[in-house]
Amino acid sequence: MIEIKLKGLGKRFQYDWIFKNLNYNISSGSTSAITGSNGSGKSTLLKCISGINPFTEGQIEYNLNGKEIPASDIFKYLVISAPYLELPEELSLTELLKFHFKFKDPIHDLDFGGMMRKMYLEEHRNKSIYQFSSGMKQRLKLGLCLFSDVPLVLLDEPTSNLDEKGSNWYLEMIGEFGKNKTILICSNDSKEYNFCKHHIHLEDYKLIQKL
Ligand SMILES: Nc1ncnc2c1ncn2[C@@H]1O[C@H](COP(=O)(O)OP(=O)(O)OP(=O)(O)O)[C@@H](O)[C@H]1O
Repeated sequence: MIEIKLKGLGKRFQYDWIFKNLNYNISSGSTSAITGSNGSGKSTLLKCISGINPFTEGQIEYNLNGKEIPASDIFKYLVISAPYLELPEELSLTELLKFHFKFKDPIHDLDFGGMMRKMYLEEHRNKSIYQFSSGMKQRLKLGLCLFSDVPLVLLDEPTSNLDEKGSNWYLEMIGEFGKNKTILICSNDSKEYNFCKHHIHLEDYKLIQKL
C-alpha cells in the first residue's frame, strides 16, 4: 500500500499561492478527504499528488510497502477520476474496458462482463461513450478506477452527475472495492467522504500575503 508524505508543499499560479507550507502524511491504506470552498485548491492539490501538475515548492514522497517510488513512476500505481479528465468517447464500452485494462491490471475475479454488471451498464456494451449520459459516464469513470488493481485511488467530485441511486452505488462500490487502498477524495459534499478517516482542509494552508 502507498504512503504519501507532503513536505512543505506549495503551489503558485502566477502571483497567487493556492496553498503553501502543506505538511501532511497520508498513511498507507487510509481514506482522506481534501476539503475546502470552491477555488480553494482541492483539484490543484490532487493534480500535484497525481503528477499531472507540477508543484512550486516542497516535496512529495511516495512509499510503496516501505520502498520509495520515484515521482516519475507514480502514474503506474494510481487511478484518477475527475470531471476535467475526459474519456476517449469514440470507443465503445467494450473497447474502452479492453483499452484501459491494457495499462492496469483488473482486480482479481472480475471480468469485463462482471464489471459492466457492477456499473449497471451491461446493456450498453456496444454503445460509443459519446452516446452515454453524464451519469453513465461518471459510473464508468468510477468503475475504471475501482476495478483497477492499484494501491492509490484519487477521486475528484466522485458523485458529480450521479442521481441518488448512483450516489448510493458509489458508496457501495467504495465499500466493496476500496479496501486495502490509499484513497483521496476531493469534495464539498460530506456524503461523498463521510467514511474518510482523515481530512486535509485546504483553508488551513492559505497564504495571507501575495507576492
Ligand atoms: N491552470 C491554472 N492557471 C491559473 N490558475 C489556476 C489554474 N488552475 C487552477 N487555478 C486557480 O487555482 C485555484 C484553485 O482551483 P481548484 O480548481 O484547485 O479549486 P477547487 O478547490 O478544486 O475548486 P472547486 O470546488 O470549485 O472544484 C483557483 O483560483 C483557480 O482559478
